[in-house]
Amino acid sequence: MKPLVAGNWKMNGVAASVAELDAMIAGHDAASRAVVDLAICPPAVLIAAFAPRSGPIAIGGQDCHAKVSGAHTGDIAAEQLKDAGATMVIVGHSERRTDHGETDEIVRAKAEAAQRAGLVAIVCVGETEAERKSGRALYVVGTQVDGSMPASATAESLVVAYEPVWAIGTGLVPTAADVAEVHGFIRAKLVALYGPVGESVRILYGGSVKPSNAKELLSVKNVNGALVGGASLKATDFLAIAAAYR
Ligand SMILES: O=C[C@H](O)COP(=O)(O)O
Repeated sequence: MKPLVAGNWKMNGVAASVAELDAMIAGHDAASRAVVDLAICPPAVLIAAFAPRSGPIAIGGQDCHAKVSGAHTGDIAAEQLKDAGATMVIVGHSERRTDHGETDEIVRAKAEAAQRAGLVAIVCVGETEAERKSGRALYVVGTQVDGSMPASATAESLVVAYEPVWAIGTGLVPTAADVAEVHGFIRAKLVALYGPVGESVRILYGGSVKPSNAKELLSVKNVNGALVGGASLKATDFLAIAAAYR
């Protein structure tokens, strides 16, 4: 399967940040496109401006509502993201789960809404530092996978991102052995949920991925790409991470 390196810009970027997208497009040349898929998930207000020029780089949203339309002030439907030019959307990021009280049930509804709209759902799971330290990482991730995944999936409609909360924006990363353990665990869960399709769903690692650690993290078994936060804001860093696949 072709890996995916997706950048989550979070609440960063303005219209002028299109210069970084342009540099990413220029750097994602034929040799790069042959070995890795790239995506950028900018703030929703930039999607319509970014999508028409993004060429080989997919554009995604960072969240969507579970409903198609209605009285939900400030929310954005998956169909609206699609209409603006997005082809994927992140759901269940730990910052959404924490800041907006999103439960597994809500995340699952959002993932299914994304699929119905024709978007790839990137569903995030991951344990907190306290949960890891108390030996409950696999239990927590397993519970999130069981509760957050959509009812059905294909290799094209679902991506899972394992993001240990304690590794996000901290510079801390799990050991390769710990990443392998969790990704292998998620893989087994996906196969149990979806049958053979579960083997072909991409599982991304996210949390302090940088050019300096990308090669080691991305070469771990069952790591099929990365969800990159801070290091996706600069084209040089983002392309250097993608270059781990060259
Ligand atoms: O969605 C991306 C992740 O939260 C990772 O963020 P980070 O690369 O800044 O640690």
